[in-house]
Amino acid sequence: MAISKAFFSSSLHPSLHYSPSRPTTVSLHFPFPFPFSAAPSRNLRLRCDAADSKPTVLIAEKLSDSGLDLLRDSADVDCSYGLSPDQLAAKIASCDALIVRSGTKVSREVFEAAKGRLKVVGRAGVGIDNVDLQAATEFGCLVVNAPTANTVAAAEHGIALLTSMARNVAQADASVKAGKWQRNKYVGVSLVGKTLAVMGFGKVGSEVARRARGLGMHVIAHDPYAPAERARALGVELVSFDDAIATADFISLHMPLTPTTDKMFNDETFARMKRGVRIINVARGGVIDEDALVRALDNGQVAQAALDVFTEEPPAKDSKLVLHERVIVTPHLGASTVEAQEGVAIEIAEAVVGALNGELASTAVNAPMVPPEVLSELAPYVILAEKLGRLAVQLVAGESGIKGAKVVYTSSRDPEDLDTRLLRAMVTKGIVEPISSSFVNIINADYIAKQRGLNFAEERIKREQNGLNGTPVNSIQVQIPHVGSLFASAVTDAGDIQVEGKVRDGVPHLTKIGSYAVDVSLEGNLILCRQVDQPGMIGKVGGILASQNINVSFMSVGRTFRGKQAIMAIGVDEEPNKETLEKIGTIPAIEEFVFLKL
Ligand SMILES: NC(=O)C1=CN([C@@H]2O[C@H](COP(=O)(O)OP(=O)(O)OC[C@H]3O[C@@H](n4cnc5c(N)ncnc54)[C@H](O)[C@@H]3O)[C@@H](O)[C@H]2O)C=CC1
Ligand SMILES: O=C(O)C(=O)COP(=O)(O)O
Repeated sequence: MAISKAFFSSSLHPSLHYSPSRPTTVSLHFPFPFPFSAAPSRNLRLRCDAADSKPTVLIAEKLSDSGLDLLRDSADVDCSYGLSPDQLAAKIASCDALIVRSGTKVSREVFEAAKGRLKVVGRAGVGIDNVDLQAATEFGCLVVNAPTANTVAAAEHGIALLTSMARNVAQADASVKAGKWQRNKYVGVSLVGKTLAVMGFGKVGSEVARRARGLGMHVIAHDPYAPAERARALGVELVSFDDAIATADFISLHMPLTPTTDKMFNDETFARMKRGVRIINVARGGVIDEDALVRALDNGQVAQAALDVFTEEPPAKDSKLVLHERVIVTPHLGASTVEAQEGVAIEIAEAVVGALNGELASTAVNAPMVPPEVLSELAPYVILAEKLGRLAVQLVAGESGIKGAKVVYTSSRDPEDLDTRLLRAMVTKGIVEPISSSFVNIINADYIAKQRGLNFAEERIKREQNGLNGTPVNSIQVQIPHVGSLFASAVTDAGDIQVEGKVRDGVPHLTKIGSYAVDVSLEGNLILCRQVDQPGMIGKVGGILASQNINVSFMSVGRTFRGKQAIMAIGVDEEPNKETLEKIGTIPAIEEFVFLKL
């Protein structure tokens, strides 16, 4: 039988040093640098490791003091408001995090100028249309927002605009201040009994609907993704887009600006509305074709509009829309209440500080969003998933082209009750990072994998297992199909590299390599040997390592049959040098071995 002896060491990609004794491994707080790269020069820990160096957070727009105070506890805070794009680009390379509101464009150029240092962009509000999410993802930068704290403020502003518009409050106020008394000119329309169409029945839309119902309005809503029960609970009827715009007396916009909603209200859709309709927009200016709205106002199709947001902010001083006498405007004030600004400042500061400390924010916009309770129970499995991916890919022979991988989970839960997005993302990161020259983290792992043409498949199998029922996952198996391996024993009869692991007492363990059962905790570095099953092998390998002062942290032997072949898995705290590894290779009974960094 041909004997293959090989070792593999990825010196480019140092391993994560996971310690089960760290409290971070079992709480929501992931072991650093999760979810960021393991490469020390590129991860967040770079800034936080050194006791004397705090991360730098650039605050590009006004943020309430409570948020600033929170940030100052753990970061150097640079409040530089009103930067030009060039000034922002110049500053960003020395910042670890950036916090903005809607007034700052965080473009691709900003991420390029950051030169890999910027790790988090915090949007102190909801809409993230001013952040180039694709660029953020490609550069592995986490984007978090503050999605809940300004909901009520935006809804209240929507209602303020609705009622002010209906009763000509703004125009009448200006007229009285100009010394006039025009009671006949400013006769309004009543709201009670009128139909309001809420377009976008999310957080703000629902709150507007609730308030409008209190004003005696008949409320309908259009939202392709909203659950009918939520609408029913508020006494709101969910209808099609066409029905909504055709039947409403008032239309209030609350959808995000996306490629689908861009200029969704245009000549054609205005023409299908009820003549004399009134429109309120506290969402984003871009959802309306503003020139078309001017035309619809001029020809009477739209009676009035109340706008808080504009395609370009601030709008041009001579904007026909802004100056139109049947239009009332506010300068993007939806979120501007004392309470909401306090709330978003705290919400975003907590998210940014958490991310800088290696926590996965539950308000992440470009990473798998997993509810905190799921995050908490998945924490040790997340580490297992990454390590299995990292281990599997290091077993691939250099010249073999990886086309992708399959992840198989066994769990006592029904497959649909198992949220594996985070685990899948971490397996992907584990596989992609050692074979990519790019900085890889959980944010951009999928993107980089796709760019390299790698496909990832998943299978969830329901299986009861004594002692493990109740835990979210029994085992995770990573298969890399149809590739050559540096360690032939890791290849199954089907020709796939296969590694499997479990979490025991909160610690990730490797439990299977190919078809060999082993049981080693996944920490430090790993030497895998296949040898003829005979006495004295552990002593021989242990002796060589001891002579080089290399501490063995664990050892496990799995064999097929007594006297046949055995797989020995040896955990080592230090990285053995080439000579030590070669010495192990000269032990006659050893048929093949591989050195892996976890
Ligand atoms: N003027 C201001 O100061 C503020 C403006 N906003 C804007 O309001 C928007 C909504 O905020 P939230 O309610 O907190 O967000 P949300 O995410 O809770 O709600 C947005 C809703 O729009 C729906 N939607 C998506 N595409 C749609 C489409 N094509 N047609 C109809 N509905 C669609 C979604 O399913 C979702 O239910 C934000 O995206 C933001 O742009 C939010 C806060 C303050
Ligand atoms: O939260 C949002 O989406 C808003 O539009 C609020 O914007 P602002 O933070 O006030 O610039």
